Amino acid sequence: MKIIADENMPNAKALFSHLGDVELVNGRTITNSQIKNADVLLVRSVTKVTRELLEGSSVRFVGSATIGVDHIDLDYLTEAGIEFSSAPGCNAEAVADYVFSGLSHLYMTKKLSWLNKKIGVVGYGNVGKTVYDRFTNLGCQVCVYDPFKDNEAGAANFVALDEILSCDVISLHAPLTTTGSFPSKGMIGSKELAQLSAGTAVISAGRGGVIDEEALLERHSQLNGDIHLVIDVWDTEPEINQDLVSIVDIATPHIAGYSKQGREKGTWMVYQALCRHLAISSQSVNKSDAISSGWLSSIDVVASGDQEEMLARSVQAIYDVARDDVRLRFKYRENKENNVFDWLRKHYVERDEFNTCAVGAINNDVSSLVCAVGFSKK
Ligand SMILES: NC(=O)c1ccc[n+]([C@@H]2O[C@H](COP(=O)([O-])OP(=O)(O)OC[C@H]3O[C@@H](n4cnc5c(N)ncnc54)[C@H](O)[C@@H]3O)[C@@H](O)[C@H]2O)c1
Ligand SMILES: O=C(O)[C@H](O)[C@H](O)COP(=O)(O)O
Repeated sequence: MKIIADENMPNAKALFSHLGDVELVNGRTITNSQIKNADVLLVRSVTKVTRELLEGSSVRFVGSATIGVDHIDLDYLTEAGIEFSSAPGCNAEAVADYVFSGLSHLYMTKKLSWLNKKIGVVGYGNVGKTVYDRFTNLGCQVCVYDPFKDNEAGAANFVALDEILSCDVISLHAPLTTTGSFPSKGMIGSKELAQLSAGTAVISAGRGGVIDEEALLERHSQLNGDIHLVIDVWDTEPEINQDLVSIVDIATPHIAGYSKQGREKGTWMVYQALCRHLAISSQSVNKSDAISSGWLSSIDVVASGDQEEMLARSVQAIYDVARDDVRLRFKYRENKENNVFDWLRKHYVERDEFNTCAVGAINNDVSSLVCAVGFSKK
């Protein structure tokens, strides 16, 4: 069996080699002729899996080690009888970590307070719910907009989009969709951005295209820059709007989900799905061997005082999002690589999830707060 896999899929050779010959390729540039004789295609979000790519090939299974599926023509796969599996939720914890690292950065650099403010989450899927639950456990006033879930009465504080736009912090986690009753493409456009007050913080770690970037630049100018922006996903990836980069607090190259464990979980979930498809036992590899533990197994928080600073210091011990922003700006300035965006992603200095680290604390209140942000209990 021939398996073609994106070279950026961690552990692909180790996990899949006992099932067939694994060839690693550049996911951004995969062509129809490269996969013609393949039985299995394993991708990440940068490969457009379309009729054009697959027609005439012998591929019977496509796996995407990602949460998002907007790069996959699901209708074509169904029509062609090709089985598909993604990795729902694999990096939800990683994205939630990114959100809290973004807020920690805003607090430590601008004293932007968020803990006692109104928080709005867009999208209540694996990521949105994880983010929502962390804010709730931190005692924040949080609401969520998800037009496909708001009949889950009692599950969360569902509100209309207008109410989200009045929040102090807005965290976007909708998938990119262009059809259906609530397409998300451009859903945060000039009309919506006009409703944001000065001082709002917006975190965009879902998909580029959900926010209208030109409208965002205009609103930033109308507010004289008094809006705080943490942007991970971009409308025209792998090219990105440098005007937008120049005004945001944090600009990262679509790496919110790039925790070491999140990426490994993605491969692991696709591996299990392929084993099911082939009716082969996945027992030859243990999950604990496929998913790494972290560098810091525990930390002790011995000071409290300012709760937001205490949270920020704990968060930044594991992941300070500013490192990825600095690296992005440096690489674009240096401009030595052909494709800076993909280079940054390929050479990502991986990070661990907060949950790989247990927290000890001077008292239960401190311990509860740090665990609420995603750490494990000691
Ligand atoms: N930046 C990153 O590295 C990164 C990592 C993981 C996921 N993502 C993106 O985040 C998205 C969400 O991830 P998830 O795991 O929660 O997906 P999910 O499929 O579990 O949930 C998506 C949720 O969004 C809701 N939704 C759909 N259209 C909406 C709209 N117009 N307005 C509000 N809500 C809407 C759905 O009802 C669903 O509840 C993914 O589709 C992916 O594109 C980005
Ligand atoms: O949808 C996802 O899971 C994320 O956006 C994913 O982390 C993107 O990473 P990529 O597949 O582009 O490497």
